[in-house]
Amino acid sequence: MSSGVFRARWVRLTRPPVGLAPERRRSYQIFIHVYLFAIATHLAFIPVFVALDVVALMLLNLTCIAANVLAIVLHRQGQRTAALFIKLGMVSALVVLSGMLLGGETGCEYFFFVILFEVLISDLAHRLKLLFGGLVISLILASEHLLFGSLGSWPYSELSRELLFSLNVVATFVLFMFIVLQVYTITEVTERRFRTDATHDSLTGVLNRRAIFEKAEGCWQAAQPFALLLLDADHFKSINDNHGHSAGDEVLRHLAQLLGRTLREDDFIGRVGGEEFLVLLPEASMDEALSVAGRLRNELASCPCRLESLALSVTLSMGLALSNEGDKLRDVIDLADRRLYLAKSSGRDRLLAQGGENQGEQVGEGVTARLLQGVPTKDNA
Ligand SMILES: Nc1nc2c(ncn2[C@@H]2O[C@H](COP(=O)(O)OP(=O)(O)OP(=O)(O)O)[C@@H](O)[C@H]2O)c(=O)[nH]1
Repeated sequence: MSSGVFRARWVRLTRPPVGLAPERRRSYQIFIHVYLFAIATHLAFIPVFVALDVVALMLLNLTCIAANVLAIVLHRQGQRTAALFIKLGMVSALVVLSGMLLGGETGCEYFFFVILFEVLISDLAHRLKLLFGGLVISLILASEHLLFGSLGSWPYSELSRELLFSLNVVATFVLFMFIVLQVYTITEVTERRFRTDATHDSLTGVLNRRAIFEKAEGCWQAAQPFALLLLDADHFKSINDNHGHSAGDEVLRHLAQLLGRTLREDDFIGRVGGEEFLVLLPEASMDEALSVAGRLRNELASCPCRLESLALSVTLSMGLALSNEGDKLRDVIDLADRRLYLAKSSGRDRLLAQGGENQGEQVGEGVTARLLQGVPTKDNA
């Protein structure tokens, strides 16, 4: 099997099934790896049991592999308690039988620690964890005092017993290490994904409304000057109506990508409404903000959103306000919003960076024309 095919299968197996509740995904990913590590360990023990020539252990070891495969299937179907019960039940039986047939001085009891650890990191209900944990501890005690060595004693040389002891110790520690690393890695990845989901818009990938306002609030609190550019796609409803909602979604994604390409690394973009974006330009002067808006218009004019045979052009109306134009952040945002509204009501496809100080203000032709002159377009840039 080529490495590409192997990787694709691995990803498919370890990816949580569609429909699995988000709070179960982390545990699913951890346990899929636990089952796979367990299968690898049982495979590694096949030659050991063959060398020892104990048929019962050989068969039970193979049954454990099958139990882990079954556990994967059950866990994927959401039956995680049954999966864990089968997996841990079989391995406990193997540990106990090994101890009974080979004696307790072979180190097989170390596997009880891994079993207990697996119970504790599972997402079973607390009382089930306590119940399973109690069972494992009882099994450890019963094995040590009653069961181990009851059916036989070590029939080989002392050296081979020490070798098996070392192998069991190494195997349990390696398993333990892999599981802990896996828990840590998957927890990190999951937390990162939750953080991204909580702060980003799922359609366009830019910041969501709350996150972009928090960024603006951060600049405001730090008394860092900034420009706010509020922009809205013109006649967006007609794109949805004429080409379908998914074409509209594609245009929004295209807009977000274009914004990302046009802005500096320190700037922030957020989607604050259906087809409305807020751009935060820290430390930007009026001239710099106008130049950003101009670049954006040029980019948009030269790169329409391409959908199969369609090229969907969209224009933007924009309202620009500087942080020093208000006493409160809310005032600056409202000013940018009023200027956007004026840009819309005065014909769309334009930027307003003046006016709108008074509620209900009408924009005059002169103001719009003057501001558009300030914005470099493809022709005059
Ligand atoms: N495809 C898509 N459409 C959306 C989304 N969010 C909002 N919309 C649509 O965006 C449209 C916005 O319409 P309007 O508020 O009338 O604005 P408009 O057609 O752009 O008109 P003006 O803003 O006045 O130029 C509505 O049809 C919404 O259904 C979205 O996530 N995806």
